[in-house]
Amino acid sequence: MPPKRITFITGNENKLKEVKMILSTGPSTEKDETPFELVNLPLDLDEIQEIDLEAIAIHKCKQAAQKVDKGNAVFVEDTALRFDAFNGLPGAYIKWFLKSLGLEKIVKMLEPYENKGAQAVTTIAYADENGEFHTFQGITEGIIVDSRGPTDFGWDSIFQPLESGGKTYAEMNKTNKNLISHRGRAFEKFKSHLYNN
Ligand SMILES: O=P(O)(O)OP(=O)(O)OP(=O)(O)OC[C@H]1O[C@@H](n2cnc3c(O)ncnc32)[C@H](O)[C@@H]1O
Ligand SMILES: [Mg+2]
Repeated sequence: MPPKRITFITGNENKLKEVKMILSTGPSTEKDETPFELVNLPLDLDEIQEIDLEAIAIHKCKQAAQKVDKGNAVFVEDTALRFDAFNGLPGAYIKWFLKSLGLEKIVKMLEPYENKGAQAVTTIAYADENGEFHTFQGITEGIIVDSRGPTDFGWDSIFQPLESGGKTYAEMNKTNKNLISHRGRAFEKFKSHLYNN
């Protein structure tokens, strides 16, 4: 049987690179060949105004399902950065904060607060070949720090995970980032689902 085709809709090349790398191997418990072929459609889908990250991802995935032929599996992911001091904001709005303010001002926003805690969250929404929706989420706890390391991917250089031995995401190599990242964790769950269904 030919491998199942799964379409990932994202307009973000850095994200795509990480996802390809993560999905190129089986879940940690298995060593099989990947039983699916990953296809990318680089579209920018609408993201609704919501605090509920699953609702945003599902809404995105419903549009995604309309971009592929019926009977084809498709998924999207949405990544949020939640500040403890702001009760979870910017959350899914981090993209617009980044665009308008840039890294330095985002770090400055937290200056008055002692609590620099933040959560990176990836929420995957998957529409399977029967049109059923599934969600998978991965969370990594960390702190917001002054920018260190390359600044080519989003807020990687200002997020220091608690488990990285003091490195920001940007200072880690991709293999190590994926092992503990919000995205790595979400896709580990997604992979288990794909391998078991
Ligand atoms: O087409 P989509 O997949 O939506 O791609 P996007 O770039 O719009 O991505 P999001 O809507 O998920 O917005 C997340 C924002 O956070 C950034 N981002 C996502 N994952 C990241 C990661 O692992 N490290 C640093 N920044 C990240 C990304 O560049 C965006 O500015
Ligand atoms: Mg987006």
